[in-house]
Amino acid sequence: MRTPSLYSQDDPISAALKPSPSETEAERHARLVAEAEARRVSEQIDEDLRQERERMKRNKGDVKLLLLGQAESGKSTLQKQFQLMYKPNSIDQERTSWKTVIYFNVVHSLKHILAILEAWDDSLDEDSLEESASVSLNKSRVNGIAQQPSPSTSLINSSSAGSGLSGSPARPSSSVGSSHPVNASREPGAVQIGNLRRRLTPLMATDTPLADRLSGGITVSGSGKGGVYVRSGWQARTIENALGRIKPNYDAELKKSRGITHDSGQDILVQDVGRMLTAAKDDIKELWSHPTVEGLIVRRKLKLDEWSEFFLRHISRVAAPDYTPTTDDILHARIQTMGVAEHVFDVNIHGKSVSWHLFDVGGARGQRHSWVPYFDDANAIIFVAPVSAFDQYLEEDPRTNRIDDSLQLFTQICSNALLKSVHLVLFLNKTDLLKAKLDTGLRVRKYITSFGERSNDYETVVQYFRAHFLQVHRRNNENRRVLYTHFTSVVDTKATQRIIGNVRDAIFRGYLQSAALV
Ligand SMILES: Nc1nc2c(ncn2[C@@H]2O[C@H](COP(=O)(O)OP(=O)(O)OP(=O)(O)O)[C@@H](O)[C@H]2O)c(=O)[nH]1
Ligand SMILES: [Mg+2]
Repeated sequence: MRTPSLYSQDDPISAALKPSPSETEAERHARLVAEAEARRVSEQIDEDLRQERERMKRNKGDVKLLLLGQAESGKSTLQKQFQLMYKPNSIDQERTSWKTVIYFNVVHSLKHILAILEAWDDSLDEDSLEESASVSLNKSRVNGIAQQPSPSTSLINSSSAGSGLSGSPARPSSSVGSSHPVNASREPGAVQIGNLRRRLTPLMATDTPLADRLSGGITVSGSGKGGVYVRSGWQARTIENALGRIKPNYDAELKKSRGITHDSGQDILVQDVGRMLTAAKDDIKELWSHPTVEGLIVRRKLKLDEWSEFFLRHISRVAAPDYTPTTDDILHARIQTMGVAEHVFDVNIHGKSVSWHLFDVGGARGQRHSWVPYFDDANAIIFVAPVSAFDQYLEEDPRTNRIDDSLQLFTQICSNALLKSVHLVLFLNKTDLLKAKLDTGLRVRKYITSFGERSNDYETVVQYFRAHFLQVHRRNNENRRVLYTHFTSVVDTKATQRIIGNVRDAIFRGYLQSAALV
């Protein structure tokens, strides 16, 4: 018996596939159509595989850059600067979504101020508050001031990975509602604040729908100050949400109640909040400049974040009926990153275009586990450490000083075996806020006792912090890689873009060497 050949007319498979001799014209037509479709699908699969191979080949040459650092360090703000530099049009497309974030930042800040005032309501010593406010009104306000520290207790003993600043004192438990005489709740100031609170109540009620709009209804436990976490691509989802395409929400219900059946493309929630802000503009200004509020800030009983202060200072503009966020507003807007958001830019250098994948991670402790899968093939890391945070403590763990946390995190990054050959860049960030704090007379040694009797001027302080980061790097540097450091304020576009240019060139030199192209 002959072995059937693949090409043989006697091959049983070919025989089985042969059209039947009794095939009708209609059957023949159907068969040809089916065969053409099968061919098309097969060719499509081949093409997809070819493109995937191409993409993998291309991606092999891409630069992968991770932005790492604790929450609020400035990673997403730095990412926005990359976006402004390499994809400026995309910021314009996102402008509307940022309006929702900024409105949320304003409403949330006001809610925080009113909550602190309420806690103090029964225990205000109005006279002393007004007195302390009046002597300090000329001073610039300090952002994010923490409570005064209790007598020094070291948070990190000097043996812990060699990273800690010995003697960063723990934050004392909140003194809000503590033992002040009950004598002022019926004072004129308290009555004024009571009236403001009443008038601002409807605006305060928009805090939750705005948060839902941004997060898509997802809440993350331990979100501290009640901020909102967003995932990659939130901008597009915010708009989808607004149009009621994702799930029934504030707008859908409002549209129904107003008898609107068509999709107007307008975000009713944001329009409503905008109208309420316009109506409440004078009340917000009055609250923001109220002596009691001023006094609480000066006495460090009211802690405001930098973005709260920025938007309240610009409230006339933000609450205007035709408000559109400026690029500076977008750089100051605050929203917490959840997981890892990838941004791709085509970076042109020496006539060669290379794709850069920027990975912007969530920096809160509960988010850090999601970083590791990205370590494997990272080319470079920018570690962002906010040096203005010497008087601040982690939201996630109020006993940990934020500079100590940054140093611990940096120790982990420097000693991680997967990262031993990455190009390492350190941004000592928020230098503008550090200067402002030092200018108001805030003393570093109150919070970091190891700072000792050194001079409290900006240069001494930043060099002191830099030395600690360099020490961590030296102690965890088996591969003798270089650490590039920059003092930054990533809300400053001109300065940051110049630094990004330097970082890009340095990374690219390493990239060319490792790709053996030079
Ligand atoms: N004044 C000033 N503000 C800054 C600077 N860097 C960041 N900010 C502000 O600090 C806030 C937090 O910055 P983000 O970039 O959101 O912080 P992040 O590191 O991405 O935080 P997570 O996403 O929670 O990890 C934003 O309101 C920024 O505008 C800076 O250098 N100076
Ligand atoms: Mg972020």
